[in-house]
Amino acid sequence: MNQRSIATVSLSGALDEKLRAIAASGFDAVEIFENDLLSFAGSPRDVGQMCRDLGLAICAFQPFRDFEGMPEPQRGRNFARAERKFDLMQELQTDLMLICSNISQASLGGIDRAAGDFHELGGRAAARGLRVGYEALAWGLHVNDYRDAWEIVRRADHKSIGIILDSFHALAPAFPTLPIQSIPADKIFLVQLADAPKLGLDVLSWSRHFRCFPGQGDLPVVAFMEAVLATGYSGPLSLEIFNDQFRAGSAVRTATDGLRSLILLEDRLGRGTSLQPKAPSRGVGFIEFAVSEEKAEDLTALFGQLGFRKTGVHRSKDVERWSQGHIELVVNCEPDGFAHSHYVAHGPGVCAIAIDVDDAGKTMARAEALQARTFYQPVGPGELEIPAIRGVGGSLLYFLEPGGKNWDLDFETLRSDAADVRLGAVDHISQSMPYDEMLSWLLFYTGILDLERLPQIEIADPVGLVQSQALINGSENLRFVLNGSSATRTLSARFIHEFFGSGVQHVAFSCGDIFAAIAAMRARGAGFLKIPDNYYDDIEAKYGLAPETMAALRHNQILYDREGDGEFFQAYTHVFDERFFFEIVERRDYHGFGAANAAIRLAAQTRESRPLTMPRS
Ligand SMILES: O=C(O)c1ccc(O)c(O)c1
Ligand SMILES: [Mg+2]
Repeated sequence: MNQRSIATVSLSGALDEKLRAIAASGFDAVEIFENDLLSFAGSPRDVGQMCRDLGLAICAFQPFRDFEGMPEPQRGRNFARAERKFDLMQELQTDLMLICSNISQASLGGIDRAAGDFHELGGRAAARGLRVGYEALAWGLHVNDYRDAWEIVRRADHKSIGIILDSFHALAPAFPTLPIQSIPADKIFLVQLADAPKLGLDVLSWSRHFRCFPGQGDLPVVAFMEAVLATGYSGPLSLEIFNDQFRAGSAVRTATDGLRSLILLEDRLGRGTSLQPKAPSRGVGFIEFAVSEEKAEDLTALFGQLGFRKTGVHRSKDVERWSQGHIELVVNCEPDGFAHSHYVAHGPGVCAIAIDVDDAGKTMARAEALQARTFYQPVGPGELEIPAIRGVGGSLLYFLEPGGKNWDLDFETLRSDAADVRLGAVDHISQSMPYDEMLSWLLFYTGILDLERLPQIEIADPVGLVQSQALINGSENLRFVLNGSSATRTLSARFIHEFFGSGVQHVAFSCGDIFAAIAAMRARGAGFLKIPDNYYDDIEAKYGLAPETMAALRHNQILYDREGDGEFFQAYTHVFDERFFFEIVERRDYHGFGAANAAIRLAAQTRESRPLTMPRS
């Protein structure tokens, strides 16, 4: 197995904090980024010792810049500068220096000139038992392609000179990866890994701000790795991520995500031995709300208006079950236990989501191997223990087997009159989180469950942008939407502030006839978010819907979207207790989420929300 490594530039914090986070997450090695060392108040010897104490090998010291192809006198100075860095590397006790291709305007081209410089440097490195790896930066002045770097290394013809391959520099410019296979493994000194979203930026800005872990972006990192492994390379795989959110976020979270992404990559390459395959998911088993007794009354009144019926009371706890169609909602008012802690920390809200999966045991084993935090709660006599892990905002994700939960075990079933069932299933669950956590939860969900991501979109809240990332399983019965905003006053950001952390901001229920469903809900006293006339005038102009349909949309405050021949209808409840809300949707051969309507909805909710301005004294 290749050593698992990460470059210190990938994480936030001071060098010692980075190293502790890297070791704690289970990496074998690090690349010490020079700036992290220069800004650290400890000697290279101390840093080397710290790494050894933490059980981390130092697989490279980097980067050494603008070395090859310089005219004199810079050329001579560069060799002297390299010797100084060799001293430093010996104090650190690492044997590999990374040199990235020259970007200096003063540098001279010529493949043999560069090869000659490396041959000479190889001699100096060998004299000290050190090695030098050459990496083509995608924006290098004369060398920006790994194939040219390899030709220089080949011509340098020195055992202490090899190539360093970085997936970003090969994949961002869309260079073919097949030629990697013809590089001898012993000439590949290091492999650096990074993914990135497709953005259409210049490659330098793209690389310095938007790299992400393999699996979080759009580059074919797996194909790159297949070519690398075909050579027989068995050295370290080192994550090297320049990312603005990672620089700002938690070092421990980023390091854990990094390791998780490496495990997932090894698994995709057929080299992971420990991971259980993903168990197919089958939808949402139940959603549990943690509330106080008082709020429970308001919440269940709203459930009643939406057509839910109380179908069970817990045999020993202050917990109720509310159902409609295939939707199960649990209202937990227990004065202790997990739900209560969640209520104390966040106020009323969703404290747990149960996912139906084909095999709960395998899903748990996979989650544990990916370092998810497992959760066990003492169960009462006769109660079923449901395996769970910690999800967004400290909430729980339960995994339920086919057949779902045996409600009769811990709930006394209530029978009631014939129901007016309008809602069928949970359509999607939307969770708000700080913007810099979005990539982390993306990897969490797509790594553990069989969820795929849709392209990330941007939604205009009246006071800032919100990023929205939808995740969906193959049978389209499990959908999550992750929302993050770095603007401070958006509804998404206010939710996080007022909810004291990330969490479920809304749940959407699907139905077969939204007009009948909304009419029935209104008849029971439900109110819906008021949508402006301007919106309907635009829909009328855009789609030429029948006048009766237009009238019914306007009358019921239903939003409309179209995707090819598919149609989408959606309506929103008012916000419950300034926290979360419900959406009613009807899909007709439609697979999106009504992105075109999101800004209309956010503006309407902002109008209905408590003003942000400070009261006048
Ligand atoms: O952005 C850079 O300068 C830089 C430095 C070293 C690397 O290995 C790299 O991939 C990029
Ligand atoms: Mg690199």
